[in-house]
Amino acid sequence: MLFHVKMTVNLPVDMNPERAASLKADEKALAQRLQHEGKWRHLWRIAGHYANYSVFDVDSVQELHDLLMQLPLYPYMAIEVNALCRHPSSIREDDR
Ligand SMILES: O=C(O)CC1=CCC(=O)O1
Repeated sequence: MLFHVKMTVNLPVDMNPERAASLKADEKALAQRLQHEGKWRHLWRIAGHYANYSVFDVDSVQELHDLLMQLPLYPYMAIEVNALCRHPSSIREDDR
C-alpha cells in the first residue's frame, strides 16, 4: 500500500541545539534504514520549507501509523497522509 505523506517540522525555537541535532541525527538514521528496507520509497524536501513529501510502501495503515509514531521528530511534526492507488492512465508497472 502506498501513502503520500507530508511532514512539516516545527521545532521549538528555544529547544537546546544539541537536543535538536541529536533528534535530527536519529531521524536521519531511521529514515535511511527504512529507505534501505524499501518502506520509505521517496523523501523530498519541499523547497523553501522545513518540510518533506514522502512516499511510504507499507502492508497496512497500522504499519504506517506505527512507523510514523516511531520517528524521533514525530512530537514536533504536523503530518498529513493521503492513500494512493493506481491511476488508470499510468504507464508505470512498478507502482502497485
Ligand atoms: O527534515 C525533515 O523533513 C524531517 C525528516 C524526515 C526524515 C529525515 O531525515 O528528516
